[in-house]
Amino acid sequence: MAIAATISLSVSPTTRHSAAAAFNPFRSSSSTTVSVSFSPALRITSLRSSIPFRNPSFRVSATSMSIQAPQQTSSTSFLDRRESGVLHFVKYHGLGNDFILVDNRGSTEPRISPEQAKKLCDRNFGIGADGVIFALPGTNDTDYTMRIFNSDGSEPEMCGNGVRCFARFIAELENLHGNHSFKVHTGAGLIVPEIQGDGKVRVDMGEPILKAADVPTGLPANKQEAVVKSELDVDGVTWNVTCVSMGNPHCVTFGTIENKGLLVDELNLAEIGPKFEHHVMFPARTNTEFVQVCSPSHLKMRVWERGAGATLACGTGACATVVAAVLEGRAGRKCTVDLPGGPLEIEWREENNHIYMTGPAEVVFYGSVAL
Ligand SMILES: N[C@@H](CCC[C@H](N)C(=O)O)C(=O)O
Repeated sequence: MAIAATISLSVSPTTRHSAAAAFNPFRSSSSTTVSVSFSPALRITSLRSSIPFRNPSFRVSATSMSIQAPQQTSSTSFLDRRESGVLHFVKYHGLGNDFILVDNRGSTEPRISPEQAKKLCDRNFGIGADGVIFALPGTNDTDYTMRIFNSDGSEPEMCGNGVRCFARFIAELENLHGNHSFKVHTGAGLIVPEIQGDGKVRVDMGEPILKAADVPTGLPANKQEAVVKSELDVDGVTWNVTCVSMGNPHCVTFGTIENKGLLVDELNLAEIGPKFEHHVMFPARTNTEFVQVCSPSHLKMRVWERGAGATLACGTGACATVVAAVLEGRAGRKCTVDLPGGPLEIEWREENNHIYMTGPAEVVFYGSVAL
């Protein structure tokens, strides 16, 4: 059960602005209140730090904040609200890879533009997220369509952590409890997430794409049609890379030609990541996974995501990593992949060539923005 609270805020010098005004990244508003719902995991006291009052024209006195007339509501009734000009959302995360989830079942076009998504994802001037995910009507015999905008406004084909959050979001919208699976249409084709009894989500991520031109990469294929442990020059340093698409492109590296193995905690991701992302050999840009082998069933990885930068986890990246580790003979088909935000269980099944990913998806908070 979530708690809804109406709050009013005093601001100086003398004007009274609303939380909605401060919270609206698109335009100002003259209304005086905003409703905020909190997941059970968050306490009311976290309110002060959860609203991004960074606009220097607002001087918010935290001590003047008061909570009025708290009332009980359910997350379902919160999400059912349909005021025009207001976007209700739920923020979710999968191992710290965080997303703004939007109920878009009423339309086949996303309710906000890529530019608006970019603003909402801003961690200082917006809600803060790695992407915005839309739950749209299904197509081609599927239950739903998932679309996503990265935090830079670009649209990727797929998102592994996102599709786990998507499944939990759908269960919440449809008031479903217990085990459920959904057929989800994505830019990577059919993806099937299944909510398990323990609340984790196991996803049939389909088959990896290895053909160089389809990843896509300009690196020449060296193992049938695939690019496996090939040399890639990045700013004068030669890295060994394996290229895998999970619908979206990934470049997986276990290190340079010189080193014996990466120590991923020592990498300067912010410096090296963008050089891979925009490398001329990746015409659609790329996500890059830097991987340390702890054992044949335990990998540790850090990721630089296309369109989002360093994130705490990447589901498609963890899948691509296991595929690359198998192709390079470094690991078996069933691995735990440790990411900065926590572990994912990945299996690349020999019988059907499908990859299965299991991990958590959690609500962070509920909120509304004026559009
Ligand atoms: N974090 C995601 C991947 C999101 C898309 C990616 N940034 C891209 O542009 O391909 C995941 O969990 O898979």
